[in-house]
Amino acid sequence: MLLVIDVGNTNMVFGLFRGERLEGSFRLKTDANSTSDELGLYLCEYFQRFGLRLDEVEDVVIGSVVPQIMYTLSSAVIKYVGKTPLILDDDLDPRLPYVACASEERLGPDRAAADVAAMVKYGAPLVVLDFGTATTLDAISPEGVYLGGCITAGVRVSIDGLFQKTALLPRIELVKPDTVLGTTAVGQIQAGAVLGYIGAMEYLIRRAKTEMGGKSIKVVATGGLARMVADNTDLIDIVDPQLVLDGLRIIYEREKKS
Ligand SMILES: Nc1ncnc2c1ncn2[C@@H]1O[C@H](COP(=O)(O)OP(=O)(O)OP(=O)(O)O)[C@@H](O)[C@H]1O
Ligand SMILES: CC(C)(CO)[C@@H](O)C(=O)NCCC(=O)O
Ligand SMILES: [K+]
Repeated sequence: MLLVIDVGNTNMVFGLFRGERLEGSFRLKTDANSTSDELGLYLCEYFQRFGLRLDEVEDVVIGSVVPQIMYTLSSAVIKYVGKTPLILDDDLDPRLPYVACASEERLGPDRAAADVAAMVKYGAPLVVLDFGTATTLDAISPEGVYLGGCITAGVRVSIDGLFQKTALLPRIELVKPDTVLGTTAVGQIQAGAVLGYIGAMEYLIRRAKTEMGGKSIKVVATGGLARMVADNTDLIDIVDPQLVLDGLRIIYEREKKS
């Protein structure tokens, strides 16, 4: 079995693969104050509960966008799984070629993993969206080259920002209202945040496709709000909740074969 861990800014997702099959997954808060024993014990409990054995784990792959938790998480994996984790970008190369550009900066490993998985599972050219703490959009050429993309705040982040910076506005649930014209503060924020977000996504997808120039570009979305956005627009073709986990697995398998 392969254990992959997608460390996001809000949550860590642990995924267990037997071959290509995702046998199970669970989420823990990304909390830099956790101890390695806390993380390790959650891991043990999960395995026990689902009748899985930690000694069946052959390797552990981590893709992280939160450097502050890596020492603790790696220590937990070493102590409780008995394996030294392979870290995406340090030990494993996502092998995602870039369009020629001046910057040496590279994509966050979560995005690289999602992009690689989307190419393998659905074929380029692609637009890949990830609706996590941040929302990201990536464009992949027909040849599988990363062309560029954009980053914006996730809906939760922007709503929480609004709540924190205003005296009278309430913190709201993310529910999609039927109309833009709300009659309560809650309804109006939902209209602005949720419908506005869907509109923004449609604009970004359309423009990305135009800038890419080609035809038959598939649009794949992952992350917490992918379903909700996809249900309210025709511009998203595929929703795949396990894109990042699959990407971590695929990158690991490629490296192992070579
Ligand atoms: N059914 C839902 N209704 C409302 N909000 C949701 C729902 N499901 C997920 N979300 C929100 O969507 C956002 C993205 O979720 P997702 O699980 O992809 O990312 P995350 O784990 O929070 O972020 P990261 O991967 O950056 O840590 C979160 O802020 C979450 O609160
Ligand atoms: C953009 C986020 C926060 C999305 O999770 C993450 O991928 C990240 O921190 N990336 C670093 C820079 C980049 O992806 O371009
Ligand atoms: K994520």
